[in-house]
Amino acid sequence: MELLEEIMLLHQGGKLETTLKHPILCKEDLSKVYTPGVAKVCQAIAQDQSQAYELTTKKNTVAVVSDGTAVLGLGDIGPKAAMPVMEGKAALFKQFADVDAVPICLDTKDTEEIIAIVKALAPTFGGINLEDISSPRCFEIEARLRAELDIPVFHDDQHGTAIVVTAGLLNALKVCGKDIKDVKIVVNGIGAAGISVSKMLLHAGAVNLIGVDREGAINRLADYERSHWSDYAQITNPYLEIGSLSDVIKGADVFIGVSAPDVLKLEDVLNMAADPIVFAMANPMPEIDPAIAAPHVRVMATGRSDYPNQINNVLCFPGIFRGALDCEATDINDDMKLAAAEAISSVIDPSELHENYIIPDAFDPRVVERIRMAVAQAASKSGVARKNLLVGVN
Ligand SMILES: NC(=O)C1=CN([C@@H]2O[C@H](COP(=O)(O)OP(=O)(O)OC[C@H]3O[C@@H](n4cnc5c(N)ncnc54)[C@H](O)[C@@H]3O)[C@@H](O)[C@H]2O)C=CC1
Ligand SMILES: CC(=O)C(=O)O
Ligand SMILES: [Mg+2]
Repeated sequence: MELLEEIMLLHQGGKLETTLKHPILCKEDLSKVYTPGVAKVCQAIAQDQSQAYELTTKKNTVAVVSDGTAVLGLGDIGPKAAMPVMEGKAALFKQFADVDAVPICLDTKDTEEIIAIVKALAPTFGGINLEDISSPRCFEIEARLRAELDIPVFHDDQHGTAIVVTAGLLNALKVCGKDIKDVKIVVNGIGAAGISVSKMLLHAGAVNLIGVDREGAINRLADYERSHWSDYAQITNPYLEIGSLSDVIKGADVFIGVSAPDVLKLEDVLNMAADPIVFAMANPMPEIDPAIAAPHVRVMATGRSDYPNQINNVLCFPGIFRGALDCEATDINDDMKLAAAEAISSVIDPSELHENYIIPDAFDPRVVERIRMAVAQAASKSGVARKNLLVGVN
């Protein structure tokens, strides 16, 4: 009860406020920050739109946009109830990477309307972080916005999660002495996070990867109304395993949960291969209670901060936007995402790796700086940076 009261108190009046960079103390200050002085600044931008990066908050500001349809694992709880998470994401942007972020919760679930609203908001921002928008709408919303805007658009639940899982799994496999090419991986929950995680792991060399959702293992013999599952079936489950999670988890080396609480049973864990790796990442309640699973697995991770090995997109989104904003990137592309995953795993020296330390702590200051540099370099190399961080303006 005491903790609940503390949490509620911490949220009284929200978690964010606006502060000024320069005080406004007299009429002279007023005439500079506001009219008439400000008109000169507006005219400079009107003549050269790129000046918006130098003369406004665009340079360092990201919109955190949600429609409240897939808020953590709480589901479609609506835009007002989503706000504490979006404020939290904005607070983390500031705390970890000094990025100013504005939480925006939209009272619409309509794909076209969300796209139109975000496009209309874009001039204000240097980047758009989409958050907790349910699948499959999130795929089209992100793809269209990436194509139609000249600032980075990044759906955190897809790519932030995939980047951190890839970093954590590569390290966990090192601890277990296994190769990603040889292991059997089961991903439970084939939504925004599950699809992106699967694709990134396949790109990193995984071969035997099986996705499971409520109706069981996704496979290419089944007919799916959801076209994203038909596409997914074509690139996964090479040995055509069919059945429930309990069926396909048998002999698996790795379980990755991005689904719902308590869907993985102890018996399932006991049926996995030797030295199993379990990433139970549903928030706030994981797919299996770590206290139950941990004694029976080699590496246990959750999305939470109160257990070791926190696999959470908080390790990625502050640094990836820091890098993208600093080089004024027009996009966050696959090369930048891979660079971010490598940067996160590189924070831990191989000699330091162990079962309870496969992923750096969110408070480790090396995380954001390594991601920032790696992402900005990848942006320059792949031609999406407007500024080169190392040698000045392109
Ligand atoms: N630790 C982390 O960094 C992150 C964790 N997550 C967690 O992953 C979960 C899913 O998030 P999103 O992909 O954004 O949501 P989403 O709504 O796009 O996808 C969820 C998927 O899980 C499936 N699912 C639900 N219950 C299931 C069950 N009992 N068995 C199998 N599949 C089931 C749904 O059918 C859906 O396909 C949430 O709990 C969220 O908190 C998501 C992103 C990051
Ligand atoms: C961590 C996060 O973004 C989620 O659970 O949705
Ligand atoms: Mg999220």
